[in-house]
Amino acid sequence: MSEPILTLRSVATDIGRYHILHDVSFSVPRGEVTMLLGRNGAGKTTTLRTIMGLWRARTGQVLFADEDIAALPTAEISRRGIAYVPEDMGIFSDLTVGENLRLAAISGPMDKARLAWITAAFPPLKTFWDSAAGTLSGGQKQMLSVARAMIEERRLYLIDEPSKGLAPAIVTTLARALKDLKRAGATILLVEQNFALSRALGDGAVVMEDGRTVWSGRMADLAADAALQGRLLGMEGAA
Ligand SMILES: Nc1ncnc2c1ncn2[C@@H]1O[C@H](COP(=O)(O)OP(=O)(O)OP(=O)(O)O)[C@@H](O)[C@H]1O
Repeated sequence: MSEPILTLRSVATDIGRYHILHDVSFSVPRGEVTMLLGRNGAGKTTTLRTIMGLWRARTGQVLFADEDIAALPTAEISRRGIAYVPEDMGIFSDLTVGENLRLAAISGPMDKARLAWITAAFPPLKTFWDSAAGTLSGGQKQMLSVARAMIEERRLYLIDEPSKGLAPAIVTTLARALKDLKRAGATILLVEQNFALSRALGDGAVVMEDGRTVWSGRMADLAADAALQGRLLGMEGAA
């Protein structure tokens, strides 16, 4: 396992007057895909939003490449090289597919080779290049949202449940693109409820329960241990 690019240490986050994250500690090694798992409401989305500075950690540290980013504005955190694909996809419905991608390339014009790689991974984006993003199907919007994060090389990609509500064929396309991104050496922290997809993509895994990290280890070990999955994720016979 390589050295971590991101480390959370005893992070606690409140939303309004609710204590949502109580004690979140884990690391994301460089060049690996780390799965962030846990039952509904465990605090996975809140953890990603805390890393991005969209919610503020009340206590604890968020170390990115050895710098504590917990108090930085979101724009600064993004400039450090972290891409975020939120669960609600964060695309601009009134803009075309092409405009959505162009806007996501914050450091200048889109790199042609990278764009060709992305449209090969997600062919519908090429087909609907000039269409308003709001007219795309749910699966195509999800592809656009992941493509926006991939348009420039980032040091870390945070991706929240990309397969949610998608038909199996679209999940397969998405899985292929994420595998491509992984093969290119990307570091990814991925929230995913689809265990087959988690098993296929994950190197490491972190499990949350009730605002706490309760287990972390290798994804292969979790995938091979049905009893552990049952205990941590409430899954039965999933090995
Ligand atoms: N804006 C908010 N105001 C109040 N409570 C919130 C808010 N957002 C999230 N919560 C609560 O925080 C807890 C953690 O939510 P979070 O979305 O982080 O969980 P999750 O593990 O991502 O779950 P899911 O898989 O259902 O998205 C839940 O109890 C949720 O109801």
